[in-house]
Amino acid sequence: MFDEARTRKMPVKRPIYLDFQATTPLDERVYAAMTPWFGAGFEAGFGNPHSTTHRFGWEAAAAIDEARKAVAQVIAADPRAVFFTSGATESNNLAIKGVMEAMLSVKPELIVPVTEHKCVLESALAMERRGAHVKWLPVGRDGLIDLDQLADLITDRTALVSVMAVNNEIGVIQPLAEIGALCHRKGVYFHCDAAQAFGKIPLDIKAMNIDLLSISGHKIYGPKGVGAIFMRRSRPRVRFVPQMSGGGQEEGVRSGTLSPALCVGLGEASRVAAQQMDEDRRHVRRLSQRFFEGLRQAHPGILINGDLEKRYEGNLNLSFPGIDGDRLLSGLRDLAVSSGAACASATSGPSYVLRAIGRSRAESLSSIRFGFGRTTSIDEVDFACETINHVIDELGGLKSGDRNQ
Ligand SMILES: Cc1ncc(COP(=O)(O)O)c(C=O)c1O
Ligand code: FES
Repeated sequence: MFDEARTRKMPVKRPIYLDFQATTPLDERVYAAMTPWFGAGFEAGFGNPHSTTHRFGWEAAAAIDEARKAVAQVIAADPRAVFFTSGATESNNLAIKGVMEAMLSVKPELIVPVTEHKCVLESALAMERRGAHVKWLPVGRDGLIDLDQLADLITDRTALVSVMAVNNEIGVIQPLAEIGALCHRKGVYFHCDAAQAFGKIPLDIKAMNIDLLSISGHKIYGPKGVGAIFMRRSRPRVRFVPQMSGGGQEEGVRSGTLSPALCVGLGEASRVAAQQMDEDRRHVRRLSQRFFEGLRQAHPGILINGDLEKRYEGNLNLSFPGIDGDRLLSGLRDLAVSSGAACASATSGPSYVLRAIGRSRAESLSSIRFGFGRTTSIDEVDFACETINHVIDELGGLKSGDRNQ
């Protein structure tokens, strides 16, 4: 469906979607897998997957367990350690609040980089109000954490380190294996928010010593409103307190009736993502390189935010020095892009992630995140590049010299 030959021939339909970090369209294979499980009509798969006394329930439960296996396979986990949730926001809340609530009386410290997603920062702050001690870890100009700094912050009172895999605003990939090894050595749980990484870059919970990992369906061409959490069951078993009281579904980790359609959708999206991860990555790498070269040739002063090498290439966050971001965005009506996180797009003000990597307020306000995905075509990228170059010229060009990085 998404092969390049087809997408290249497509006329460039506007606005061009370049906001794949905010969300992705549902893959048709995922949609096809989901439809029997929406439960339309008495015949179809409407059973409650937690009903254990009849066929309707068993069938739904079996479909969910297949989906669980597909999710687990992407991160080389035991399917019994994967639990469905409503998305990465819930998984992150569960990981941070659940673990810290269990550990508060013995190990009240929690370490969080300042560039994490809002739902991680807010969960940490919520636990601080309940007596936890949050230690904020700075990042370098490349957006990456410093392992020595992290090691210095860990004490025998630290329960949890929570570091995201791929940053949603600037795309940098944190050194997960090294963080995991350090946490393992020090006897600290390692939680990883993998909302922007799962199915896009290789992840292995054993090799990376990850104890908890958060997953979102809608970032990988799956449905919105579903996600999962991996939680290690042995060596070491993660101690945590469930955050949803109820019927004890998902082995008590997360109460509430699961949606078979959403779970099957996440399962199929995971299967497809694992199967074509290399191909997808090569595609976005080629597109982002082409896009950036096209811009830089015309405007050498454009800055890339975040490390140039350790990144997921489907995310390219650029600063346009001397250009007002709002004016630039309003000139780019044919492009669906954003200046950062979707949940922050209603609020103005500079991005806290860009400020944390040392961009000035003005540079931060002149930044745009471009996201490329499985369905993006070369023609779309070329059109976007020409449009941006044109709008920059119309706004009087970049104001600083040829500084890059
Ligand atoms: C890094 C990161 N964490 C968490 C989330 C929240 O995920 P969800 O939309 O599934 O709740 C997002 C999505 O925007 C994200 O990019
Ligand atoms: S919830 Fe998606 S970017 Fe914030």
